[in-house]
Amino acid sequence: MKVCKFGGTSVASAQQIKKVAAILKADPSRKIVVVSAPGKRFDDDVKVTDMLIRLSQAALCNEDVEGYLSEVLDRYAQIAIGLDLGQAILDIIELDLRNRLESDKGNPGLFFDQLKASGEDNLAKLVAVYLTSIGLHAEYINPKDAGLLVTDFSQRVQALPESNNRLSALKDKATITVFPGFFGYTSKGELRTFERGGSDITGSILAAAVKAELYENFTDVDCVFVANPRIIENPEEIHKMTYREMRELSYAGFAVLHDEALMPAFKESVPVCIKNTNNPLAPGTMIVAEREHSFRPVTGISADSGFSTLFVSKYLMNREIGFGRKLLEILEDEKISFEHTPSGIDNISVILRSHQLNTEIEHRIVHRVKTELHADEVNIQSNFSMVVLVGEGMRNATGLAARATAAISRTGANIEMINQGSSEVSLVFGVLKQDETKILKELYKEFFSSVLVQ
Ligand SMILES: Nc1ncnc2c1ncn2[C@@H]1O[C@H](COP(=O)(O)OP(=O)(O)O)[C@@H](O)[C@H]1O
Ligand SMILES: N[C@@H](CC(=O)OP(=O)(O)O)C(=O)O
Repeated sequence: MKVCKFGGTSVASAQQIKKVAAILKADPSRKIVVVSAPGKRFDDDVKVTDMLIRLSQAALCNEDVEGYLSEVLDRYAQIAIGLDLGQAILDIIELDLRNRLESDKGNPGLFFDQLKASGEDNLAKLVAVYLTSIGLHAEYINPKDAGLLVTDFSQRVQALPESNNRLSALKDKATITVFPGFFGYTSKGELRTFERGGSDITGSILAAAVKAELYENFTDVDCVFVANPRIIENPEEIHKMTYREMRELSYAGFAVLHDEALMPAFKESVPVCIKNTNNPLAPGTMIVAEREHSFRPVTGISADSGFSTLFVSKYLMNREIGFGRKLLEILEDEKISFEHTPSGIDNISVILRSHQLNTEIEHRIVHRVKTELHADEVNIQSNFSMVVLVGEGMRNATGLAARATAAISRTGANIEMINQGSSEVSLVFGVLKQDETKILKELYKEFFSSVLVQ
């Protein structure tokens, strides 16, 4: 049995959903289908999830919601008309959205999540109706009924291990299961969404639970490329890579798969294949536990912005017992996670995702580090990017860091931070955001050969 996830671009219109149906018809082992909410049909289009976010914000501010609501309903209506579906499914969707809008706003987080999740939930219902209308035996299933349990509000949303047993029952169904991505329910029965892009996670959870032979993740590119195709023209294709490589690459900018989507599949040794809904016969990229050695040490290069650095220096920091713990405790008090901690004998930098900070939090952190840890210098700088070289073969390659730093120096950019994880599967460079693209291009030139644009 295969679990297939179709991303927002794959279900953005009636025409795309017809391609999904053809893909399912072509292989009867595709028995579990996870769908996202309708995504972008063209570059400037708006994803339904973003429309729903606007709608819920307006509702929470007690503004008039009718305009925002009809924008969402219109997307579904266009799809239903294009698939020759009657009015009944549109009535179901409208009633569902109005019920969500009328639900209690006393817990704004829950209200917000309930509206956001309706994008996938209502599309799953519509897709099941469509598949049935063309003669496939398909059934919509709600994550609550299926038993997709997730952590509670105080924590980051993750599937609970007990979900596995309940979800495994899906493998016994004779029909095609159409399952909405992006959300689950707490043990108290409250809906919670994963992070943006989280339908990938749902697909992986289901693939692990039913011990699928394959988790196919359908998107709008033929495969994973060695670098972002929006920056490098015709980048080289990756045919096979390891879970570890994909995890490192999706951590920093490979938007093609959510970085949390690998662990469930990895734990159950379910291989993952990235495929194109618009070209399903292309073999795609296989993500597996091991791959044969390639002559090339670097498998891919990714880059992502939105990082800040907390820099702390104090004379004799290296001799002070507990300094690092106390520093990280201050961040913990602010509920901030950190990414990297490169350090010297008298200084340490803590690299953070900037979205966790604001001026007030920054002031509090700087003040506490100065007064409680008696640091000589403390500052927080934003606008950093991480450029990451990833490859299983890097472990055995000599001179690789020298090649990378030489390439970066050719761009005239300064390297603010270097970090090589102890697994040696990745090499991370902290750089200024303004230098990110030129560095990515120069590293691509150094480690891969192709024609460059821009
Ligand atoms: N290295 C890469 N290889 C392939 N695609 C990439 C890469 N880096 C970024 N992308 C982008 O990821 C996009 C697919 O991810 P996403 O937009 O989340 O798709 P979906 O709507 O199917 O979930 C591609 O259109 C591509 O622009
Ligand atoms: N619809 C959600 C979840 C998701 O996974 O979407 P996509 O498959 O389009 O990345 C989002 O926009 O974040």
